[in-house]
Amino acid sequence: MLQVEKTTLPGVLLITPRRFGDSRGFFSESYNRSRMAEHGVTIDFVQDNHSLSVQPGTVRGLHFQAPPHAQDKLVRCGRGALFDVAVDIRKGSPTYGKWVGYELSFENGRQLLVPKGFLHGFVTRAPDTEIVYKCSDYYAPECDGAVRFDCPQIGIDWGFDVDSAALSDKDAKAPFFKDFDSPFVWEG
Ligand SMILES: Cc1cn([C@H]2C[C@H](O)[C@@H](COP(=O)(O)OP(=O)(O)O[C@H]3O[C@H](C)C(=O)[C@H](O)[C@H]3O)O2)c(=O)[nH]c1=O
Repeated sequence: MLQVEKTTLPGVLLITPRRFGDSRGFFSESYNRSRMAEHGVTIDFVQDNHSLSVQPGTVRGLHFQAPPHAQDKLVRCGRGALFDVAVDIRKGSPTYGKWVGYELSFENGRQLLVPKGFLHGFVTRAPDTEIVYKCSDYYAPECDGAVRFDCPQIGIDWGFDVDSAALSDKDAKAPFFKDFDSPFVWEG
């Protein structure tokens, strides 16, 4: 019912729920707490987010919420396609500053679990792309933080011309990683 794959960043998981196809289309349990618990994921999500990005090449991120309102996120693509990225920003982590990225799309039905202590961001790869994601804490703008998506210090291969990115003012003004003091500490 659920395929769960580890990534090179411990804690970041690639999750693919089973789809039951028939002549009408398909059915899938996009989230099942008990099934996730069978794979060791026992996060209580409290808020669902949904955004639409009309232009391909729209970038949202790299974002985080700082403690005490840090968020785990379970991300999926409801329509279109996107390249979803997580970056480890836990000071002292063996994978500090390292990133992973995966294409999430309506077609592949894949989801990415992005734990607390990681930046999250994506670039859309199709028009009218919708992202839907569960968060383990509520929105806390006073804890909101961001890092430039195209930091050379992180070196994410976004797979497109980053100079053409559609960005919010907030994301355009975000600090580079070298100027960033992470509020997260690796707990081993
Ligand atoms: C995140 C959030 C935003 N808002 C309001 C605040 C703004 O007036 C408006 C747009 O917010 P923002 O420009 O921060 O939205 P995104 O650029 O899509 O940010 C999100 O995208 C990246 C990829 C993430 O992982 C985060 O969830 C989040 O930072 O929605 C809310 O009311 N509640 C919320 O939880």
